[in-house]
Amino acid sequence: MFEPDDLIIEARHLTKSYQLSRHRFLTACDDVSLNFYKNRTLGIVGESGCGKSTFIRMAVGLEKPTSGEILFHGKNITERKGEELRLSRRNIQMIFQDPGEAFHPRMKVKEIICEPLINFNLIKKNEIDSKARELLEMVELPGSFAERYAHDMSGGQRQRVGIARALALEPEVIICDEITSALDVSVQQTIVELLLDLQKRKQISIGFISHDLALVQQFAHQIAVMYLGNVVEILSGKEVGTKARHPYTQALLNSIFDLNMDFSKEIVSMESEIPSPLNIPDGCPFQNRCIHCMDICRAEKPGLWEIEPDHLAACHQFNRFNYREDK
Ligand SMILES: Nc1ncnc2c1ncn2[C@@H]1O[C@H](COP(=O)(O)OP(=O)(O)OP(=O)(O)O)[C@@H](O)[C@H]1O
Repeated sequence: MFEPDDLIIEARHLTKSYQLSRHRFLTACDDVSLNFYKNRTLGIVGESGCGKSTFIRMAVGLEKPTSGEILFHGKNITERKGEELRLSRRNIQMIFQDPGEAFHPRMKVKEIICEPLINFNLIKKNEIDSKARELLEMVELPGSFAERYAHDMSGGQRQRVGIARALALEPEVIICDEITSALDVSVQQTIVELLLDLQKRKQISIGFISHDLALVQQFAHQIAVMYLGNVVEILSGKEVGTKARHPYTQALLNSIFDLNMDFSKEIVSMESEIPSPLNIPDGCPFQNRCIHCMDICRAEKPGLWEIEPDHLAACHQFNRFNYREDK
């Protein structure tokens, strides 16, 4: 399902530590390796503060990693800057929670949508109207919305404008950072359907960051679950409901009620608070909330073990399986 030829971005062992004071460091992202493939969706889920945005900011070049590297079509672009960074950004576009906040209130929708093309000198003034209409129709909005202002539109319509703007440069990858969190459930579904349709037509790679595992598991080809800066499980979106093994993923699933879930499995819940990222314990980061915690969990941090093909989990319960050095 994930062909090496379709690999677009390879993020290898990305770590980001922020120095807060002379002796205090906060590790927002710890040795995270994830890939983005053509025509595939990678969902990144986890609670607020687990490092999802930090990882993405590094992967798209908005932030330098403390260590690790990023390959784009096999080329190391970790140290890109200046014109090289600008050009690589053309291929990776981001959409945020409320793009309306980022839109200039005095700009018409057509100017908002075509701004990236203007910035890259890819459009003439007299082409703006027709290009804006074409892009609006692509995201299933009437072409006449080109003359509107973003504040005259609903949240779902503004999000469609955000998608049209992100697609204007025909990027290979789009990153959606909590883009449905502020929308009603019914509108969320229509935005997801639009994205999936655009993916099918344009073969784009989608990175979908969300705290909502119930939503992401419906369409992501692969899901990475993050906890306190670490990826604790990677598996196919389709199989999350039946095959998730990490106690944290299981606890997240516990809050989802879905007819496809396997209810014969033990239900796990999280009793204690998430530790401060400034005070991550030695050993497994999930130990103080885990009902299966063993002595080894307090002493050694588990690696991401492959527990079956295309399914990895960072949990000592599974360390009898082969440990993959490269993950
Ligand atoms: N520039 C920064 N300086 C210091 N700490 C930071 C900085 N950016 C992020 N952090 C910290 O890094 C951790 C991870 O933050 P991040 O925003 O990546 O998490 P997240 O999973 O995206 O959360 P959310 O869903 O709330 O955005 C948090 O503890 C956050 O406070």
